[in-house]
Amino acid sequence: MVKQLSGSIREFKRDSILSPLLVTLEAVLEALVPFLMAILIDTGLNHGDITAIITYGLAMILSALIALLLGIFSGHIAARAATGFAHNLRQDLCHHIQGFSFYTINRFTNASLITRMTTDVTNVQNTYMLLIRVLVRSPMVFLVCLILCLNLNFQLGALFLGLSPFIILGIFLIIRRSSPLFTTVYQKYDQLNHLVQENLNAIDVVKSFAQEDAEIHRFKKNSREITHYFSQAKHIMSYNTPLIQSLMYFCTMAIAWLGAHFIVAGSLSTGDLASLIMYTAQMITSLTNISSALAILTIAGTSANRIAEVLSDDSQLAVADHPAPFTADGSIRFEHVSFSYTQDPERISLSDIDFSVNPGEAIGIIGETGSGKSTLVHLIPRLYDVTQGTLLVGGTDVRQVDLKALRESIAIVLQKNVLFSGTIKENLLWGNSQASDDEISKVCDLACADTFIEALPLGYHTVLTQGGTNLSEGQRQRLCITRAFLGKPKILILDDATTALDDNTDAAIQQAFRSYLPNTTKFIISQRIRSIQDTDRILVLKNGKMDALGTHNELLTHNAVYSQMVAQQQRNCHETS
Ligand SMILES: Nc1ncnc2c1ncn2[C@@H]1O[C@H](COP(=O)(O)OP(=O)(O)OP(=O)(O)O)[C@@H](O)[C@H]1O
Repeated sequence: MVKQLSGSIREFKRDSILSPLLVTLEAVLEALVPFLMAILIDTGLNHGDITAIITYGLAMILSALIALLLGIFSGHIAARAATGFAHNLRQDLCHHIQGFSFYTINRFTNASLITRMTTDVTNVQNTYMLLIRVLVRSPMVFLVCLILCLNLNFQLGALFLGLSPFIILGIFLIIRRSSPLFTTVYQKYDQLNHLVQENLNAIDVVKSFAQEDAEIHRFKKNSREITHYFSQAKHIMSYNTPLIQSLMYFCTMAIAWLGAHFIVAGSLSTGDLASLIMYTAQMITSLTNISSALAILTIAGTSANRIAEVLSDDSQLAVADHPAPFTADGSIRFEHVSFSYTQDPERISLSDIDFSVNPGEAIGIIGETGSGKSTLVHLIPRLYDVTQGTLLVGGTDVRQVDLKALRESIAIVLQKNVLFSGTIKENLLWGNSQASDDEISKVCDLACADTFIEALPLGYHTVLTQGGTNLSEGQRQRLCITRAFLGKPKILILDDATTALDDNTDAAIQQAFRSYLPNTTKFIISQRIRSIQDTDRILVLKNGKMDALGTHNELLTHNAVYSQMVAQQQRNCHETS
């Protein structure tokens, strides 16, 4: 865990070293004050030596002042190191998550990844500051005071040494019992975030099914669980204070009682006793700080583990060290490809898919829901890797080619389209950042998007809300198709991408594919026979297997699944007309 996280310190290494060094110096100077005070009392006050009083008094003030300045300076540096470290950590997480396969993202869940990048990083940031300051300063103060105590009076100093193992054991037990509870708390936070996300994204569905009360109940239940586990953990942690306080009372009483005996016996001066009492107070304050810091460290330890879990996950898509030369000619070959989302051999989503696609060919894909249509096309840009067999693009195994180059040659339009906050134009430029206004306008015309964009008061400069929710589903689909067209990809995948369009618009867009992108290989998934019947060949999938591959006419004559679908859609058409 430490190794994973420390990699993100980078340019803040210097600050991370300098701050504890300054803090150490501060601790030494602070511990020097009681030492000087003992000399001031014994040589100055007890003997009426004004010079000694002034000299040691000034030395005490100077030590305290320098310690104060060092404290301010080291605090400033520690804050810079902690915020910089958190900044790098967020960037590293973001970079690492971008490389995750869909499978890994599903495993972690979106909500959990968001919590890890926000709450967990903030916890680690705050604790890092604590670590390079309080957890350096307090043990240092304790150590220096202990050495000086032992030096002043060995028996009284040894009292602290004897008590230390009990304190360490107490703190250890508290941390061991509370740590698993904090892990549960963070899992519950993930669930809560997931719930909130789900609810906000589908607020219309929640309202239309009148499920507000049920959802509020789910939220309250989750929230109560967080409170329950958090209070349990905090309850255990609260034993920290009585543990340290009882030590404080015990030590103060012991020092006062033993100190008085030693003074009477003449083995301790009044100055030394005053210093011992000050050292005791400093050591106890240090212990209190250490135990509070350890409590925070326990919470942050859980966060740090969760971050390290993401950073150390190497189940990313394997990228070839020396990518093979890649010719994006649009040819594709599925060679006995099988795929499963899980390790379970019983749950295979695609089985023995074996066919080739020529450059520029248009392939329609049809099949019942769950037959594996989307899964099949998701393998082409390597959103997932094949479980068995080989998928070749441009004659090369997709796992051997440069992932960026592969994905740049492919455009994919999904049924549920995603647009980002920004203007319409900015969203379209995702397809081709170099596209001119004329080009954008021409392609919008082809994708039947121009009319509605130009009707908007701000036209192409209309600002879209997150996800493009201020547009209709059909308008979003047209924008996403335009975005894909603009890039003139070598391979275009339309996964049920025209479901929200009427038949005429759908037909116009199909025609545009042929005229604007004649050399692009196209995969068109659709449940509407009309959307795919003019493609060069149609693939019929059934339960993850290839049922048939042929032209519309061939399948109509020879394939039962296809001919039944055609008959069914014709019947539906007659009934509605
Ligand atoms: N992320 C996932 N994790 C696990 N299983 C999945 C996942 N996505 C799909 N599946 C399963 O894989 C199989 C094929 O799903 P896929 O989405 O490819 O079907 P489809 O033919 O595109 O369906 P539809 O027409 O409804 O979109 C289904 O059994 C589905 O339950």
